[in-house]
Amino acid sequence: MEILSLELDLESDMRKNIVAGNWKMNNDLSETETLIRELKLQNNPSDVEVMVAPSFTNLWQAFNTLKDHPIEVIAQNMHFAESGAYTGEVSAAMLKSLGIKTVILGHSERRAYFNETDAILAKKVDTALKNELRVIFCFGEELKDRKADNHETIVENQIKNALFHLDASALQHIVLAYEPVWAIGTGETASPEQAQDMHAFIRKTLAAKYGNDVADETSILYGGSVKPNNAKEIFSKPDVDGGLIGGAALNADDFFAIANSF
Ligand SMILES: O=C(CO)COP(=O)(O)O
Repeated sequence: MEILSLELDLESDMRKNIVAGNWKMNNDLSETETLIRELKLQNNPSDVEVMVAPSFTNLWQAFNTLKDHPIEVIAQNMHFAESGAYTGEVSAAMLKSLGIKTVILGHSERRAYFNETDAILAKKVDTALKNELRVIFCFGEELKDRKADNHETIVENQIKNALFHLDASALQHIVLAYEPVWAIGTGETASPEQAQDMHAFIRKTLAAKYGNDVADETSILYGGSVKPNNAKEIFSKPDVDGGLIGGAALNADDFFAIANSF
């Protein structure tokens, strides 16, 4: 794939603490409004970027309701094409026109249930960046890969195949999210040590291609059964810069307990 080099009109995304709630296919409009009302009652931590990703149908309402609030509303997915005959899909330009600035790509549920391959994800990443959207790029191994002690190779390939055609300036607009598939929605988390080991490996993989400075400036989130009772220990690890939260993000108290766990 051609190297993607972009002089983006985006704020450079230096490494920071991030907690993002991925609401997946949960909550209708009134449930979304209720959850947002509850989120607005919480104390927003000053040193953490807090984000929520509602479904497409609730995005506009969520965006407007949180317009003057520090919680950023982000999208769960988008198509790689700029526009056209793709029934049921949503484009980067459509997200941008709402004011959305960040999109999640490569979630394991998209890979598993919607056949999103590394090649498709590389195209989605390019389209997102060309449209000046920041990307939270998800990847992670399955249980069989970890049992076979193959998890580092799988993760390295997922990153290389979808991201390594980017130059360093484009990579600055990517947040990485390591989500081991076996820990998503299962109640089973990677231990803080397993998370740290993988995050250090990811940073080393980035450093080998882009140098230490770029690797050190990249935010790497952990996702997979993060809850109020385990977030502090996971976030205390030096290479873990926050979390992508599923189930616990659907409850305002739990979500903010996690966001306040640094
Ligand atoms: O997939 C996830 C976030 O994107 C994690 O989900 P859970 O927190 O429900 O395990």
